[in-house]
Amino acid sequence: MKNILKITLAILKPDVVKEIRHRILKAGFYVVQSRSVNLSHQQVEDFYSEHAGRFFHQRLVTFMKSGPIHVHILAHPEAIQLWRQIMGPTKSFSTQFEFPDTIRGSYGLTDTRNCTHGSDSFSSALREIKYFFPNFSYEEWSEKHEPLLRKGECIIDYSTFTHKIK
Ligand SMILES: Nc1ncnc2c1ncn2[C@@H]1O[C@H](COP(=O)(O)OP(=O)(O)OP(=O)(O)O)[C@@H](O)[C@H]1O
Repeated sequence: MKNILKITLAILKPDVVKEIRHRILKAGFYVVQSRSVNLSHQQVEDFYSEHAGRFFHQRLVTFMKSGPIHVHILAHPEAIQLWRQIMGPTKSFSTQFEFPDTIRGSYGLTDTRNCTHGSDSFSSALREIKYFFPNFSYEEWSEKHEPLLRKGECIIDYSTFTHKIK
């Protein structure tokens, strides 16, 4: 029996989608839920409230509301760490040289326009998932869907970019 699946929240920021979806599947993630959303100024302010007052805050807000973002609940035994590893470090400028094969190393344009977000802990993931998927119940998913995904009883639906239980 494979290891229990854990979950993270991934955001594909406005500058990348198709290539990143390919990397998500290639890494062995299950896509639990997906949605695309255009964030309002206030929503970006709320999501990144911990960065209020930082020198990059205004450019982060302007960037994040500049187009649709794609938000995913991803499942994998090492969901948090694996997604952060695939993204690479926050700062794209140095990451281009230090970790060129990561998402941010490959496609990041600046330290702010860095393609993706990933939760930094399980508690952050639950909080962030609630922000974007208020009806998602982690307890219910763990009980009903996680065991089926772990057994591989699912198929990727490209039109919604989610794994459907068979
Ligand atoms: N020094 C910086 N200069 C410019 N932009 C920055 C800087 N630090 C962070 N940012 C922007 O703010 C976002 C949130 O910063 P945070 O420190 O939470 O980084 P992170 O955890 O790697 O990124 P994320 O939370 O998006 O996964 C970053 O993804 C980036 O877009």
